[in-house]
Amino acid sequence: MSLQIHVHHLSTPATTLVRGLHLQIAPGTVHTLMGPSGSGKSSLLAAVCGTLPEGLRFDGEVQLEGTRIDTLPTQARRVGILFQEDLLFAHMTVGENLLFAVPAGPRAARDAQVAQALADVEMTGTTHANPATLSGGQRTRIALARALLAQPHALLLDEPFSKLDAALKDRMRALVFGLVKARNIPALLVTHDVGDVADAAHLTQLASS
Ligand SMILES: Nc1ncnc2c1ncn2[C@@H]1O[C@H](COP(=O)(O)OP(=O)(O)OP(=O)(O)O)[C@@H](O)[C@H]1O
Repeated sequence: MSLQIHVHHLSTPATTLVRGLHLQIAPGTVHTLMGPSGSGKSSLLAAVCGTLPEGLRFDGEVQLEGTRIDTLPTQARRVGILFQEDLLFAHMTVGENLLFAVPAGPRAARDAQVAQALADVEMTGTTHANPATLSGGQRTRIALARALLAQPHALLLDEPFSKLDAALKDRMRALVFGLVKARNIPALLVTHDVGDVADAAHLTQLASS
């Protein structure tokens, strides 16, 4: 089912960033979000996943699969997020980074989930690698695998491809859009790249605040 975001006001102490925005994102589709720097794109994602910093105020409602989630703690919302920085733990192997995202259970089953997640992002064979030895695109794919291992019911993407070169960006976009479709979850992608918009179901543009 869909992700619905209703923003009455999203504000800093100084100004209203977003007012009167209503998005409905169907499962299996990617909705793109564009807007000038400082217009509130990252803040909107933070409001949806529950990580809004102190000082910002969200007045609105978020529904996932027909249930209101903005009143729930972050971890109960079932919303995954992928940032421009991959935020992998440098002192852990790729496998350990991924295992971290798998809920408790028998180790063999958890290892199998990690192996499947690596296969999904075309990174089989990197379990024992140190993330620091991987390229930017490979690290992005590991971060995507980690986000998906938590079995999110919606995915938020905050410019995750912006540091990648053009060819890699196309490949990553195809991978992410394909996984969103295969998992049949709604996704919201913040981007500055018109190439992302062309492939997405819908576009919303925020105005400068
Ligand atoms: N904790 C905070 N307290 C006060 N103001 C904040 C806080 N966090 C962000 N802001 C302000 O909110 C505005 C929106 O920031 P946000 O990061 O959401 O914009 P953005 O559209 O994602 O920008 P960019 O494209 O540069 O990443 C900015 O003016 C920023 O300075």
